[in-house]
Amino acid sequence: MVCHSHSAAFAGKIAIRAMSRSELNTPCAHQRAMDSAVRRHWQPAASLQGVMPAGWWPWLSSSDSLTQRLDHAMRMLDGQGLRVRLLLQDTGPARRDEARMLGIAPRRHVWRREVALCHGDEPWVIARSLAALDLAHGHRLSTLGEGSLGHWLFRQPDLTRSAIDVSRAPLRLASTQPLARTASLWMRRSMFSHGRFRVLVQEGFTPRFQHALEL
Ligand SMILES: C=C(O[C@@H]1C=C(C(=O)O)C=C[C@H]1O)C(=O)O
Repeated sequence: MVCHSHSAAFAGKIAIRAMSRSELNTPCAHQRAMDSAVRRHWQPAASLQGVMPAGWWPWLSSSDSLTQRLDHAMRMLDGQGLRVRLLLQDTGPARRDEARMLGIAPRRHVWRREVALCHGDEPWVIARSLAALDLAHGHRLSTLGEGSLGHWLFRQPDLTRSAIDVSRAPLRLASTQPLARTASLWMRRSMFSHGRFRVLVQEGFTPRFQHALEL
């Protein structure tokens, strides 16, 4: 494994626990400590520039449409575009951190949508999006099916997007479909607003994605 030291860029941004002498002597101990510090917490993407591997940076920090970026990268590989696989679309409980982001009580039921963004059969990104029920129904999002939520969102002229947070924790999906068990290496979250409608979009980038783009 190649080990780069990012200690200068990292300093002051994330608290690293004190490392013992034996840990410091193992190869890449510093890198591992940084990785685990990033893993435990959501971090603003902007604070991780120069810390995360360079190839990942545009994918995790860009605020334009991920659907479009992925579709473009897939077509460059073999001419085959992105396919949205719908894994779940229902109403169900939001998790505690999700409810906080949406400004609703914990465990309140919300509109939930989970998808895999695939190249052929290979999931590059898995995603879980949530919106408060009263507002979601007004927008008839249940008719989206295997159309892209991003495609719909980025057509809204008043669309705004919050800052993007990044974490190394894997994105957990509620769907019981086999594709929903796909592991993810990095995830990010951000809130889109269009009028009073707000949707929390969380995206997990998979080992397939890393392999295909040689990141
Ligand atoms: C938010 C976007 O939409 C993408 C499309 C999704 C869907 O169809 O459910 C989910 C997550 C996103 O990656 C985007 O393109 O940026």
